[in-house]
Amino acid sequence: MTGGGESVRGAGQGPPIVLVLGVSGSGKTTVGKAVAERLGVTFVEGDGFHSAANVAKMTAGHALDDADREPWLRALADRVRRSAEAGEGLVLACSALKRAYRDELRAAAGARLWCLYLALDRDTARDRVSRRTGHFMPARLVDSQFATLEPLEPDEPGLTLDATVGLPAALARVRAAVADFGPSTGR
Ligand SMILES: Nc1ncnc2c1ncn2[C@@H]1O[C@H](COP(=O)(O)OP(=O)(O)O)[C@@H](O)[C@H]1O
Ligand SMILES: O=C(O)[C@H](O)[C@@H](O)[C@H](O)[C@H](O)COP(=O)(O)O
Repeated sequence: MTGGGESVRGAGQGPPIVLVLGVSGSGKTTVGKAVAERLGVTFVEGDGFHSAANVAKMTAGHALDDADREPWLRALADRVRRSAEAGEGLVLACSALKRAYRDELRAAAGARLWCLYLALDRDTARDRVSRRTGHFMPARLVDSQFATLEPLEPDEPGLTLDATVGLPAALARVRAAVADFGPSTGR
């Protein structure tokens, strides 16, 4: 797959700050948790940083706009900055659909942000979201996610991964990218 093409090592010194991004249903939570475990770093679920108003809006079937996302991204940037300043690793699952959103998180992480973009087709995303239980996101918002999506660009350090490959293959691809990491992450 295409992507930033740099290994995690290329993202800078210290444990990685990994942003797992993509549309709803792409597997950010599923893959992100496994990657965090593999790296031995904290997993943070971006959905947990949405305001009650944002969650209510999405639950009611209305897509968020830039203004809705602004305080959410600021809170996530603060969280990322805290880990970067402490020299800690982190895996953040966050849709980060637009380049500008990723730029904000990247600025907070310094050189250490590495993006794992889970690329998924619309039908599979819709199917996964409609089958998922215990989550506020309705499947009818999947189209708006694709309308907003700006895929990972070549100058963004990271990897674009086919989100349908399954967890073992996904982890193998990430493992290849993080293979050169130091002892604290090299399990
Ligand atoms: N590689 C995969 N193959 C099949 N189903 C998957 C895969 N990754 C995730 N899923 C399922 O798709 C749904 C959405 O996954 P989730 O991790 O919640 O995505 P996101 O956090 O991006 O919305 C969940 O029900 C999950 O079990
Ligand atoms: O910016 C947004 O529009 C939301 O953050 C959205 O992208 C996100 O996908 C939902 O919060 C659902 O959460 P999941 O992506 O975990 O399904």
